[in-house]
Amino acid sequence: MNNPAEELTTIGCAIRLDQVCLEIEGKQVIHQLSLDTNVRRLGVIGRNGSGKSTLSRLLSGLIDTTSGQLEIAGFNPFKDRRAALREVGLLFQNPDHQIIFPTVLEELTFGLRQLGQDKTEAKKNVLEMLSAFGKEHWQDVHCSTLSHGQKHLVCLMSIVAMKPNLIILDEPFAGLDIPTKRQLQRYLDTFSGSLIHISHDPDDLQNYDQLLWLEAGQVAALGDSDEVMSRYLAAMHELGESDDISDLSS
Ligand SMILES: Nc1ncnc2c1ncn2[C@@H]1O[C@H](COP(=O)(O)OP(=O)(O)OP(=O)(O)O)[C@@H](O)[C@H]1O
Repeated sequence: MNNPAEELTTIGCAIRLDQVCLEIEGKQVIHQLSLDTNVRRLGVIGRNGSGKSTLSRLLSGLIDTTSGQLEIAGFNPFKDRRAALREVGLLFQNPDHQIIFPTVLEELTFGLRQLGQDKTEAKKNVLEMLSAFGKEHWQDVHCSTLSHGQKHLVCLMSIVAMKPNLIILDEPFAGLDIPTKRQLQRYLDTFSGSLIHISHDPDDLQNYDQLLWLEAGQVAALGDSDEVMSRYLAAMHELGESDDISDLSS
């Protein structure tokens, strides 16, 4: 039996999906999606509604497939919740869907307590994390008083504090100002684990090992970053010349 942590840190994140389907309220959101990839930096691109956020929820084990097989580093994240909690961190697109505690300290402490750290150890680690981002003064701040971008940063810090081997980022820079974005980008560049990064901004995914292009819940392309990005941008610019956006309502 493979040790999931070892497999993730040494050779990147092994992701295997075989004929995965997901139906929500009678609609096929993910359709016979098959993938086999194992890289440390995977970018995910695709149009609005193509299934990127849904895929991130499947990969982090928040939802189950309707059919098909899904494995991350040898385990199924929906069935093995303990492994998923330890190994995979998901940054939601909307921080209001992620934050559940009143203060920043409580929010960051929760994940560490879930991992089994006692109160003192968890608090020490949270304060170190806040200090690493120059936000020590945030510990008693009420999350509801923070701006959208500041909440996003709280969510990212709470994931990073848990030291997962894989972080899935769903539009992590949305709403962040330039210095904060650069700070996060620098941190992510040095992150030794694997990243799956969903973004609409090509600049965010420069130097990524591979890109996955999703289209209507299926793989449109998976491969070399530069090659997939240039095909994607050409297709999107061509579509952008058309005034017909009726497919967005599908
Ligand atoms: N809970 C839900 N109930 C009904 N439909 C859903 C639900 N979640 C997702 N969908 C549908 O699944 C499709 C894919 O949505 P998803 O959020 O994964 O797209 P996305 O690629 O992340 O889009 P965006 O780039 O706009 O964030 C959309 O058509 C969406 O309406």
